[in-house]
Amino acid sequence: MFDAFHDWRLLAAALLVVFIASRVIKLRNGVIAVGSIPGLRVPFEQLTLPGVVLPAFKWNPGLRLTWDQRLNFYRRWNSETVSIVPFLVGKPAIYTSSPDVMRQLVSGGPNTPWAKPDISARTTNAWGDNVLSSNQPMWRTHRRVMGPAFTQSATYSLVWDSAVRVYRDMTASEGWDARDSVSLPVTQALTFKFALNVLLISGFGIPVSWDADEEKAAAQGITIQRALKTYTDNVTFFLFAPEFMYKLPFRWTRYMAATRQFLGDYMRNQITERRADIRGGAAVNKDVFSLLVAANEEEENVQLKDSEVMGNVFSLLFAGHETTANTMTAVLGLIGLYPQAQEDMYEEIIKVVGHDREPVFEDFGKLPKVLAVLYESVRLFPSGYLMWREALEDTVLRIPNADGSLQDVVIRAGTQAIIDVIGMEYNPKHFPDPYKFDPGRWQGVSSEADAATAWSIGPRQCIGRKFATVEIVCFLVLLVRDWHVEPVLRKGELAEEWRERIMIAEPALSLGTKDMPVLLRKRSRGGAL
Ligand code: HEM
Repeated sequence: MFDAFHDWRLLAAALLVVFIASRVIKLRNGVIAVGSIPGLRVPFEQLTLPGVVLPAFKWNPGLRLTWDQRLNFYRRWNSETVSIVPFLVGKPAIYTSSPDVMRQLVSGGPNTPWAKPDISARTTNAWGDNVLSSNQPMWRTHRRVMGPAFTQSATYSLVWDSAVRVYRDMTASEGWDARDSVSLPVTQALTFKFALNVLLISGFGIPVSWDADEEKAAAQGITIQRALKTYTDNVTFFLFAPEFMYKLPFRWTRYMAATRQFLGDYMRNQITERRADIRGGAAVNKDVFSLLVAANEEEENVQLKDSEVMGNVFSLLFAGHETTANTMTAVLGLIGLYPQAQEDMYEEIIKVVGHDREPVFEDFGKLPKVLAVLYESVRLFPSGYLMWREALEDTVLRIPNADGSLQDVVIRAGTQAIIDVIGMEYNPKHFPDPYKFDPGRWQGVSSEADAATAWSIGPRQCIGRKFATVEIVCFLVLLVRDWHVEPVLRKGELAEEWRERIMIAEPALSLGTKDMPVLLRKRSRGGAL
């Protein structure tokens, strides 16, 4: 006869059987969804809350997977495209390091079955729908209205001039001009501020200064420079925090709420003012924000709402600040490690710009060695390290096999596709000896070539690619002309050991490295130290 205890045990056993059966079915359906592409079978997919929050171990690949496994993940299955199928939490996903598969996923035509998933869109449209988060057909409108700001050479001339201005402001404020060496214990502190200031001047049309007195600003209440700095310093909070957190009675959360309110009011007023100026016949400023408002005024089909204009302006901060700053940091680390590449850049800079004059935008196209160093650094540290898509319907992907033949694979609706940019940039088929820092591989590659896949390709490729390239090239011209960059090594440490210790990727919203200590040593006129 069954007593209550036995009943309970029976029920628990039955529930366990149902649970296990449901997980087996989930796994089986997942394998079918990814077209039986081989790969990992794990409890959580890496882009789920437990996948991100729990420590990485054999069964939880975690966010670091694509960096830690960059040299052997795809080799294990002898394919450029593999799958990760979770049996507890998350959707089945394919991961690809193949530029050919990427091309199919990001082609972005009006009938594309591949869309940015809701979750990735929701996180970036806190201010309003925008080019970064939207899908067809609205994406096309955003991109069309954003277009003029990113196709005019006047924009890039302004980016270049802003970079010169910020650099001069920085060296004067930091007292570099009177010093023979400058130690940067955390290079990121400099690059993040530099990239933010250039973006505020040429992207937002907001004049900012390097030594804006934080304390004085605090006494004045919130200023736009301070609010935008608070925003970029706490971007993860602003993107992910649920509404109730802004209402918590803590000083910090109250400050976050006040900053958000300030930024919203400021931007709405700016849109109204800039629109009134344009309607009144005033000349349009050349910053991206003003050009965006002007293009929206001229839009004949679907005009963007004010919230969408605001969403697009903020998408520049989200997509353009950390990515650029992390890339600048990686470049400094790499040229510190590889002095020959730095000397080649120096010689080119002196040949083109010389010692005495200020570099001008016309110099940009004459510096292939500087550009090559930048491209090689973005390859080794692609700050936009994942591109995320989801199949809206059952669809066929054409996947290259190891022997070069092609295989058509049916991918089911709801399956995720992750373009693993790190995997692609370390793919030996496309970049032989991928771990090697070799700017020579970019010799003769133009600043807009598709070969630089770290910016994506096709109609949905990074709209800010030239913005970042112009800014970083200008920064390098100014810095390397005056200073020799060196890694700060521990006693007895070799350069390669420094690379292993410091140049480890830190994947977050974008891909950074560990806090990077470098030393700048002033060059004499002839370039000698
Ligand atoms: C080194 C710096 C940068 C890198 C490596 C980078 C990389 C990328 C990548 C890979 C994408 C494609 C994302 C996807 O399709 O899922 C992208 C898109 C985008 N980037 Fe960048 N980016 C950089 C700098 C910038 C800058 C400076 C801006 C703005 C000033 C910017 C604005 C955007 C925008 C708005 C998009 C969305 C474009 C669209 O979907 O049509 N990026 N970026």
